[in-house]
Amino acid sequence: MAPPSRNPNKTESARAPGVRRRSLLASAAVLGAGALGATACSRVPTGDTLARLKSQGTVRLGIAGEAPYGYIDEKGEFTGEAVELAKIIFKRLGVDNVQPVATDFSSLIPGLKTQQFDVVSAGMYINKERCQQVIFSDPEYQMLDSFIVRKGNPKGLHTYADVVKKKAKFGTGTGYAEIAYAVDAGYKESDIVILQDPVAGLNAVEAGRIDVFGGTALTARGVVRKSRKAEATEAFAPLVDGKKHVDGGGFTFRPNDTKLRDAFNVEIHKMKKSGELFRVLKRFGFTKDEMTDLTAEELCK
Ligand SMILES: CC1=N[C@H](C(=O)O)[C@@H](O)CN1
Repeated sequence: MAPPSRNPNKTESARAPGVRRRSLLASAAVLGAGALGATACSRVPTGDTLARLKSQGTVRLGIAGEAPYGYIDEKGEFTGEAVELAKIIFKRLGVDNVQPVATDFSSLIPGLKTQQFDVVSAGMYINKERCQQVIFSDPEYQMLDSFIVRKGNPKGLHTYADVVKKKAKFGTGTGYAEIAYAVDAGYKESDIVILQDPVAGLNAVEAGRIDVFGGTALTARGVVRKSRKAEATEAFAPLVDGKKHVDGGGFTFRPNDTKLRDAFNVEIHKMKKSGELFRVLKRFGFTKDEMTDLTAEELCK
């Protein structure tokens, strides 16, 4: 797995304006072709997204520039566990091409709902709040949290309760589930420093603008890999309703796309059973402990 760049300028230019423009232009082209396809082929049922995608031959994936889930690697190519899984699964569903569309994490659900992409492919955690807006596949992985802190962890931060107790300056990514974990632990929401992505979080920790950045354990581990000033804390389970909580990340679909989601789930389950899913995720740093039998139904509760 290519580690994410630590150069904020490089990251910005690699993942935001140019790429987004290109993606949206390409998406517009895809949309045009799709609309034409749907008109030309009257047998594509209205509202049947899977049939439309098959007819177009391309599916647009919403990604959020976060390694190892969905990101642009050092060769400038879109990759990540969710992107690679999507490539395999959509091909098996009869859709040969994937077109990633990069955006902020907090824009993934709004972008999905406004048709900017067809599925969110960013390893998004499945939780009650999100399940009121969208539907999820069963999770392809389960995950704990970790903090990015300065080397040596000078404030001794290992949990959200520590962050509150030690009056540490807390930051996390825009739209991240970690916002709620900090607030549940007693951190004032308006005091949270919201950052664009984990690379921006690392930069903020290194520069001393924040003491700690909260993210998934794999995100934190990956992003500090080349840092001389920061490290990732040991993975831990955040508390939800006072109980230790294990998250699960899956693919996100529009509420009406149950047929597409169900077809996707069939393939995910086949890949879990055969061991193929782990073989794909292993390349991105996942371990056997992060494979899961959790279901979206359980995580939505
Ligand atoms: C893969 C991922 N999961 C968390 C979430 O879903 O909010 C955030 O940490 C952002 N990235």
